[in-house]
Amino acid sequence: MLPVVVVHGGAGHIPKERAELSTIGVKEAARTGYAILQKGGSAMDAVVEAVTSMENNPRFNAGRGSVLNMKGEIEMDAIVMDGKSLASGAVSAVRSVANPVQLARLVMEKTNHLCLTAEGASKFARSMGVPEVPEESLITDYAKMRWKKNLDPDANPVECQMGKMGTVGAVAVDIDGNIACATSTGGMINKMEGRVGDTPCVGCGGYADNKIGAVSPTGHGEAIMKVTLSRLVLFHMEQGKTPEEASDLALAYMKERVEGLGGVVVVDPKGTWAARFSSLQMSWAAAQQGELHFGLYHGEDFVEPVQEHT
Ligand SMILES: NC(=O)C[C@H](N)C(=O)O
Repeated sequence: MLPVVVVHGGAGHIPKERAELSTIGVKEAARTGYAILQKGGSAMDAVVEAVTSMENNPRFNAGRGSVLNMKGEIEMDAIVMDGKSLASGAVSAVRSVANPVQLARLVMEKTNHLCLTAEGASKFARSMGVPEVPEESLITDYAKMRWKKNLDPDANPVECQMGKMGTVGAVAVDIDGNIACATSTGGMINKMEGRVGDTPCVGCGGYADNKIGAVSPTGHGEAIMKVTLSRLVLFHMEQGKTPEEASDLALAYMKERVEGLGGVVVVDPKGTWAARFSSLQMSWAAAQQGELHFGLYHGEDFVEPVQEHT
């Protein structure tokens, strides 16, 4: 059953013209992570590289392609967590970094802290030699168009928020049984400047523990934080539920209790995995035992060989 990697490209409603590209992106990310695991690489390397590939893909709301805040600027959040030691690292409200997930990993490895924010995170990035990129290089025409549309007095921000998400995330178990997770996002469209979502918060935007499993979520950040969604999924697994049952219970609770929609990718130490969501869609892909599973709508589970590149 090991190794395994499962990725998501965001829960919500993905416009038709972007759906196929989103599926291509998650498949590519799962293949990237799986290639590392097959060579004996660590779960941490696999999730960071899988998320990096989606941050570099402008189709997703992370890295290049991130949504814009009220001022039309980019502020990104990311987290990584290592299930062996429970070490984790995160960044919030970072602007001029192409790959926030890699900066989050540096916070985990090179500091005594769990999360650095805004200017402090940028200073740390500079001190680590992480190249600064112009903010404009991360802003796509699509993100600008959506930002403008939301400034319109007739815009329905709630519908738009729940409409097109696209946060990215990954969970993996390597051949040594180590487990990791990573999540990265531009956050919610037209959010207030300085808004920090669920993604960089441990237990909300991700959790990994070799003894239980790992989770990377997507969805309405404020709702995810209210129910500490990632830890809630793992709590149900600790009580004996399968990753799928635990995900469905936690997502149903978030929906009932705080009217929040979202999705999760989950693994347990044996390599059992799940990709579940309460939103209309979530693009996801999972690689295990030479097979690539993927889907977008409820009930979908397409399978093709991992090797076959499309
Ligand atoms: N698209 C998302 O999943 C948004 C993210 N959870 C946030 O609230 O920042």
